[in-house]
Amino acid sequence: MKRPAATLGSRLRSLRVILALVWRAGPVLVLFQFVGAVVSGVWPVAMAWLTKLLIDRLVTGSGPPVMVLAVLLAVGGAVMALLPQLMAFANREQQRRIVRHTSDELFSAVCRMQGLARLENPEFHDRLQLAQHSGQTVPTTTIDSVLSLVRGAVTVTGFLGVLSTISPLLTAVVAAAALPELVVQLRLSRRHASVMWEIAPSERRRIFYQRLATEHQAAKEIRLFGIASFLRGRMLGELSTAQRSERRLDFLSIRYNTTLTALSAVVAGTALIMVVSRIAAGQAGVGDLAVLTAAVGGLQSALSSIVLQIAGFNEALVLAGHYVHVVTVEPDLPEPIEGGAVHPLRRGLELRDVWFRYDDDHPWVLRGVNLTIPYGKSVALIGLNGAGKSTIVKLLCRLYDPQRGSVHWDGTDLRELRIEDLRRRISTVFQDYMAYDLTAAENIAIGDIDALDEPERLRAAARWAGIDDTLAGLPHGYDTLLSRFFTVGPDEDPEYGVLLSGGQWQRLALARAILRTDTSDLLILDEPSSGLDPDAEHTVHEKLRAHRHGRTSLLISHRLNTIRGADHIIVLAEGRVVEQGSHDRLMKLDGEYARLFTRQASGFQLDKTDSACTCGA
Ligand SMILES: Nc1ncnc2c1ncn2[C@@H]1O[C@H](COP(=O)(O)OP(=O)(O)OP(=O)(O)O)[C@@H](O)[C@H]1O
Repeated sequence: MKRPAATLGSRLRSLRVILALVWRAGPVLVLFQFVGAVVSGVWPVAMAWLTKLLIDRLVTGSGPPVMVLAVLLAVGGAVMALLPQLMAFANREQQRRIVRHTSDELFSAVCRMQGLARLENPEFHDRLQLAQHSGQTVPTTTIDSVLSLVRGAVTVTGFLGVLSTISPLLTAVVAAAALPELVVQLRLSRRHASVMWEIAPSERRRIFYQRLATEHQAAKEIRLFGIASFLRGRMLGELSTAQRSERRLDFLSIRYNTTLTALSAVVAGTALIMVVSRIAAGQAGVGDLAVLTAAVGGLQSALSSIVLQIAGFNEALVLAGHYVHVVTVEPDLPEPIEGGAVHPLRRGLELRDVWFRYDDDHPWVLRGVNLTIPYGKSVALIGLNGAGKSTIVKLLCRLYDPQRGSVHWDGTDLRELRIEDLRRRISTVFQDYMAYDLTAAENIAIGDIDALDEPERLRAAARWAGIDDTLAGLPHGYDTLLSRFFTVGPDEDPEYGVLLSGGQWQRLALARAILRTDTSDLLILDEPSSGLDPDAEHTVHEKLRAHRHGRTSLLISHRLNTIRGADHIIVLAEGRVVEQGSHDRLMKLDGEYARLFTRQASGFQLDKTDSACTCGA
């Protein structure tokens, strides 16, 4: 997988975005942290200097009064003891606000992506994972780094000044020794950022296997098929892959850092020898030894901290590139800048020579499809598994754009319409509809969230789908949580949540779609009754027939008896329309539809004969 390039320009852009974010999250906190950093940067130098003055005063009797120096040292020490507590609180508060901002920005950015293609791209998910991680950590790292740099710069400047009064040569040696460290740490930081990118796919797979073990949906199969140890092996395998890369980086880091530590010990030792020799030669006072010890140690550790901060900062900016990419990425489906309002449907929808595949490397799923869903008519779409029926549904909802050809709403290409407006006019039961871990009322109101405060509308939709009695009979009626995953509700009652059966969920999904038909022009039903019992299926289809009458609808079903009453039936095979017309016309044609219909009908006939024979025996 190719690592996205982190150029200087991209890092500067990330820095701008992150600093703006930090400032928005809490300007007062930033200012407080800045002042605190300057004060704590000045203090070590001030303390060393005050100590030197105190020693000189005690030894030679010259300089400011002892009491003044002692009081300054004591007050400074007290402030410095308190400051870290306040700074730590400011940091944590800043972190909380940043997490809120970045969580909001990432959530909104992902929801702004109107199509599905990007969400089906593994590389995008790797970026998203790093964006989530860096969005929470980088702003804080950035502010920590900036503050540490300020603190370090103040300390370094002070010590350099102090040390240069004792020995300019020594000052130059200590300062120059920081350069190799800077080069090494920058290298390590870049390597660290690239390791994180390398291990992102393994990390996502590991999380996937780990989640499977705890997910309710997978629990039955995992237990029945006994695949827990298979999944555990996979999970640990991914973990090992990621840890191998991390370990290699650790070894590299140890090698570099050991060399750097040796270098700094040599510099400190050399400095000590130089000053002790000068004191012995009477060229320096005893107070100089105290200030030198503090200055060399303080300077080395301040320089080292600056270097580490620069390196950490560099790494954070490379990682922040993922966050910035996700929150600023171009829309995946272009929309008109002006206009694009969607008017109520008057003529119908049309696919004109539509060619579509899910990815450039994938085979064509639709190959030149032409079809019309006329206004006020019910259209049925049938075909074998994989023929491309659900794909057409997704194109009608503009979840993807076709590579060739176009989809039209009353003659206007969907690409010229505002997506949100378009979707407001469509109500759909997808084949893979969602069962949300929300209350029953909320699960229906997903179809039209404004109805959340209109219990009567929710109940009417539920009644239509034949699920009202079931929902009303739940422990907390419509407010019952349809999940065993959370303990919410009154008194955190663990019994608060219940689960529905597959068919009950399907009715609920229907209720959701029916709720939306109050405001939408097109009803799409992709296998709306596959999980219903025969009675329920019959009732639902009778209702749907009446509901669809005079409304524009598209029904997909493998149960051909449920679609024979449609105004128009379209048969899809291998991504092409191969037949279309009414049930009678298609039966007369004696083609694919007639073959499928006859086969299904004869199956029922045979079953009847069989059961008659059994009864007679
Ligand atoms: N998100 C996707 N990414 C890649 N390929 C996909 C995706 N969704 C569907 N396909 C492929 O597109 C083809 C058509 O799928 P589609 O779901 O449209 O078929 P269908 O006619 O609805 O089938 P079924 O009757 O089984 O529901 C299939 O070969 C499938 O593998």
